[in-house]
Amino acid sequence: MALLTRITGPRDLDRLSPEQLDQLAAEIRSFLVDAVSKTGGHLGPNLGVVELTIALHRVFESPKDKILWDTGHQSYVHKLLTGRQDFSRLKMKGGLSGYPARAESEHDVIENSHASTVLGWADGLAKANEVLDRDDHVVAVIGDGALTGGMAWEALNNIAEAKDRPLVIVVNDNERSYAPTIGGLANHLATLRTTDGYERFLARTKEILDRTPVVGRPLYETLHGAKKGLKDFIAPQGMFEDLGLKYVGPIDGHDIEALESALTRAKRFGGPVIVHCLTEKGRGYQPALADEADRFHAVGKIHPDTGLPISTSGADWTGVFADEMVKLGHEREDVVAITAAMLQPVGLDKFAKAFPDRVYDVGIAEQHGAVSAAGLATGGLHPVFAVYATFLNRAFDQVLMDVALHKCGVTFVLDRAGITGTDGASHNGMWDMSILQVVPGLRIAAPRDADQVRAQLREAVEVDDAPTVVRYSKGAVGPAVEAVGRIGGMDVLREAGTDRPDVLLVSVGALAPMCLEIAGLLDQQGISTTVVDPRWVKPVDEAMAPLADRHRVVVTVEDNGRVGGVGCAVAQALRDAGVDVPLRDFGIPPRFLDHASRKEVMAEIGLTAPDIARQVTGLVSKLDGRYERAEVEAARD
Ligand SMILES: Cc1ncc(C[n+]2csc(CCOP(=O)(O)OP(=O)(O)O)c2C)c(N)n1
Ligand SMILES: CC(=O)[C@@H](O)[C@H](O)COP(=O)(O)O
Ligand SMILES: [Mg+2]
Repeated sequence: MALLTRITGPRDLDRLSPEQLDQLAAEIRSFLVDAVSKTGGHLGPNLGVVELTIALHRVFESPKDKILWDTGHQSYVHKLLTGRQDFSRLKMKGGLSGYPARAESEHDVIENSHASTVLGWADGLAKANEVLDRDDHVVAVIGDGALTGGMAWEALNNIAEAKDRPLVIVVNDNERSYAPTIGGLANHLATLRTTDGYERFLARTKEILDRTPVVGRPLYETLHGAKKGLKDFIAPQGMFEDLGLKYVGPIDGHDIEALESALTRAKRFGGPVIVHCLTEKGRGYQPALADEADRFHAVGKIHPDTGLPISTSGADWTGVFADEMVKLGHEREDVVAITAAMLQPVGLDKFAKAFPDRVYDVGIAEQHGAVSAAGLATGGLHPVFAVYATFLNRAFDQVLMDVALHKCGVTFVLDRAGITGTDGASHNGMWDMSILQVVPGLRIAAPRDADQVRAQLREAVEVDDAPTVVRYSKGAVGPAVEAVGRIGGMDVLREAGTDRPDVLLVSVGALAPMCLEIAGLLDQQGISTTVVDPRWVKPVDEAMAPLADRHRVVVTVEDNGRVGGVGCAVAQALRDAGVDVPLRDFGIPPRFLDHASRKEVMAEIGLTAPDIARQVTGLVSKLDGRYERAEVEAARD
């Protein structure tokens, strides 16, 4: 790493020769494979943007110029060139974030990692430059996948309007989201890719003319200057230019010189310009290139030589869903599936294999996915839209106004619900059960184990007159947690063993084992506890209020935001029923949580069995104290 270790900031790149830049690119690739194989992370996307990132940092002056990364999962090279080369704790507590992070560097601007927002950000920053009369540049890098998101097009519509407001949009076209990017836009990019466009014409001309240096170079410069007329003559540029945006490309995204030349021209253009760069996801790393499913989009720890995972975990929540969906598909012809560009991560790849005509990849378009699902349901099918919990946030209005208001039987399967941890604030699924509480008619299932995923998925798809939600965590699914009884629709996981128990512990989803542990700890303090799993947490089961009434305290524990979550819903249901029992709700505080493992985050926010048991013990003791005081006072009177 002779060169890489000497790069302390972008300006160190200025003094490198073309040969050294190529060497640096090779060093970066080898660094990435070595480092990310030890920690896990977004390997494929970063291997693809090595030359592009070098060129961007040579042409633009970050942090004065703002280089913005859509989603931000491809910002590792940017980190390496902006003074962050300790990747030993990537995505771990105290280590580098997996995305740009403002706390890490003045070179980082956006850190939310939900896709397709970068053009909106760029539009705003460019407008601010204009109003404040600054000559800084704004450069937005957006992938072909992120470009399928509607927000990107809303921004382009605005950006195209201001012909003299400088803004450089780099389309990082690697033809893939996870799987190959689909749709009309992807097809259009493919047309542009295969068009022997202006840039390639110039590159080829340069190659030929370079062989005759005396006349060659001046002639090349003249051709270069002819620009627009020549360009249109060689290749009509299609959609982007029709929208009113200057289009430069396609550029070989692994040729630093070509990239710099294109970016320099874009920088000088003085208006909105698109630089279309062709890159290869997983570039230079054979195991990634051989992985047709996702080109090592995001990996766990792997053997660097083979790319094979270091350890294979047992059954996970996604896998359970995946298998049950295939069974359902065989049983019911009306069941169809939707994914927003995440077929394999949400486990719909098996369904797609079995029923290729019954699965729809809508692109990174959660809003459209939800509305399209409403259409499918209205047309007589039962769509199952599998999506990460955090990404459903974007489609809230569509769930409310299109699916729920129209009483459509659509099942939303929310993967990665609850604390996911290592992907940081944006990827925790901690809002779904709060925002969805307000949707009339919608029902939410929070399965506690694999059996319940299977059972509740089946219950969900039986509902054809309202939206249903099945939400579960990331990663390995624990052993089955058996019910010892049933009250209403709720499973009793532990009986208190007395007629007037102290605590009713309401356990939500995957937290069942932890709740049983809490009950055990309370038992050691002489506090009797009933544990119930409501299974369907919205609406609150009718049996909840009478059951709560038989206890002295109600405690709810959920892997979701406390504000507006299941605890709030239960409290409201008790109030409505006139049941006056103290309730304490445990969940995630309304904070953006830094990246760390799930276990570390849970410990930090006090969502652990000992923490909760301690607080409940305190609460019960306080009640005992009050009760004893009341008894003494009553005796005195
Ligand atoms: C709103 C939203 N939906 C889904 C995702 C998950 N996701 C992360 S990266 C990605 C694919 C991005 O493809 P592209 O923009 O082409 O970037 P590449 O990885 O190919 O460089 C997806 C679907 C996300 N981050 N945000
Ligand atoms: C950037 C992004 O949104 C995804 O790539 C995400 O990081 C993947 O998360 P999982 O590893 O949980 O599938
Ligand atoms: Mg892509």
